[in-house]
Amino acid sequence: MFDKQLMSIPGVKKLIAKLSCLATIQSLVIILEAYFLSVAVVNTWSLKKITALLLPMLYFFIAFVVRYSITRIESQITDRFATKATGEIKTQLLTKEFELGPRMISQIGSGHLITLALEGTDKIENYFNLIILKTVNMAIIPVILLIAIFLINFISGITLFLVFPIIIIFMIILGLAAQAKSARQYKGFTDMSNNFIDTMRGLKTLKLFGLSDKYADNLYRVSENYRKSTMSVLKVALLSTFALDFFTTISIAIVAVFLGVALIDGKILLLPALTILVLAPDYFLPVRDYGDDYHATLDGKNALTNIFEILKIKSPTSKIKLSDFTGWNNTSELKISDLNFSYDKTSQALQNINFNVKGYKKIGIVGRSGSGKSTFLNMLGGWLEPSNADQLPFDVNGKKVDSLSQIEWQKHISYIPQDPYIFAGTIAENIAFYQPNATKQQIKVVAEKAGLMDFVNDLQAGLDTKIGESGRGISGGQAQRIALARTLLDDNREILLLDEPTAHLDIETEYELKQTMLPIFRNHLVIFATHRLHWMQNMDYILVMDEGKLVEQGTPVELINRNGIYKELIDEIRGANQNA
Ligand SMILES: Nc1ncnc2c1ncn2[C@@H]1O[C@H](COP(=O)(O)OP(=O)(O)OP(=O)(O)O)[C@@H](O)[C@H]1O
Repeated sequence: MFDKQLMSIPGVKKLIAKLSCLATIQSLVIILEAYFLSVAVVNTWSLKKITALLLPMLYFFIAFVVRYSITRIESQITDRFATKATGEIKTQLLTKEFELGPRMISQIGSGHLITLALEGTDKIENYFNLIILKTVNMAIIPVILLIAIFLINFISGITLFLVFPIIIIFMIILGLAAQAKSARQYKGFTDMSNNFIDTMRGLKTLKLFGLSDKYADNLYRVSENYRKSTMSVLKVALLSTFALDFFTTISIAIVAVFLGVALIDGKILLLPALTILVLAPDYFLPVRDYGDDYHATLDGKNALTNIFEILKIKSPTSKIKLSDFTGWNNTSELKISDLNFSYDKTSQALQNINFNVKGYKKIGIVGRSGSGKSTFLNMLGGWLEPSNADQLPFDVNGKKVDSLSQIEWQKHISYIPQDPYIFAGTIAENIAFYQPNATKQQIKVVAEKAGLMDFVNDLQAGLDTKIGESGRGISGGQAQRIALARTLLDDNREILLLDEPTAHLDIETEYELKQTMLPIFRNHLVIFATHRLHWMQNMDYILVMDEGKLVEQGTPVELINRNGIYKELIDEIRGANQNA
């Protein structure tokens, strides 16, 4: 029943050792508490002097305080562990997402990933908080109490001992049923978040084609599935709580009957009988506690399993490390020689790419749809490995490497896609997504640079305005500005990769955004893939791609004068504009 994946979390063994010591002390304190309470009751029953009552009551009170202090210490230690471990898992997940890159993220589902990183980690924290402590208590406290009960009265010990496995078997059966239902519920949740995000993203298009009603039905169906699976998990949870309560109450009643009969027959004295009766509910308490919270933690367990599955996906790697690379500056140089890449055996997405760049240059990538622009950007971001890695196609500052899939390179990269992801939260939280420890002042400075403050100043709650799902809607241009602010928050990201960041924007918004972006480009190496060719006037150098090949490269003027494919692309766009 104990989740084995928990054991792989750093620090968990130490936590279990600490909690086991505390649970042992707690068990002894529970025994003392029951004993002194019974002594006080027996003394009262025997009409002894009030002084004979005071001392046992004082000891009982001390035991009571120690017991609840231990409970407090236990939850503090567990809480600290849960916060730390969840923070580490979240960092690992974000690092993994960056290593895997945009291509894998869209395969896994960005909605699913964001839900995991935000809500999933909250659920995991709750899971860590409850399950480890409760499992340790369940494994230790009943055993020690049972030994004490056996020593006091053998028959009571046997009765309680026999009931325990029955409860555990019931818990396992109901737990397995709940787990299967909870896995279905979690899948429903994932489907719902991915569906919701995809529908929201495509809402404009769906409206244009009159398909929004059909998709509304689709969303309704997915949400209904989620509701139904949640209800069936709740049913099992209620059934299991009922079963636990029923069995434990019956067992305590049986023990009480045995003790009563033994008392009448004079086979046991009142003090031991009462001590056992007081101990019996505490004997069952850890297992009831575990059972009560088990269902509440199942979604945390599912989220953890999901995150571990993602963490297990192999990231692209490099054999030769750029250990001396400390960031891109005005003298840095990247040389690419005969770079090849294919997604599958049938076609080559990149073929013999040769290209050099030095310093803070602005490089435009143009080409028809499917020509390989995004693939090339993914390669530069280190999210793909070259097919000919053994030929060391990259040379960074004079060091030849097999691939750019390495942290030393990637931590200097910012990537802005067509649709930056905006999640439900404040504007400030959205900006600080990759830098959760950023101060309000830092966020404000980057928001200013990204041109967000005009919009933010008009909002009553300013940067604390909620956006995304169930918050205020924002425009495509504002979403891009938030993405820009995100990249600016980390000074070390001097390489900007942009994949058609303005593709969805109207011309006016694109123009305004351009005025903000161009100054930001100054101290960066910028690689900008786009179909909007007016950006090329602001680029230092242009790469023209066609069917995976780099067919032309040069300055904008050189390419215009060459009368080649670049000129053809410009003429096509002019023609299209005139015909429109
Ligand atoms: N994940 C993938 N698996 C298989 N083939 C892929 C994958 N992604 C892209 N391709 C193929 O690789 C080629 C280059 O695609 P890429 O997305 O790089 O082009 P692009 O120039 O960015 O296109 P667009 O301008 O439409 O975004 C295309 O033939 C495409 O079908």
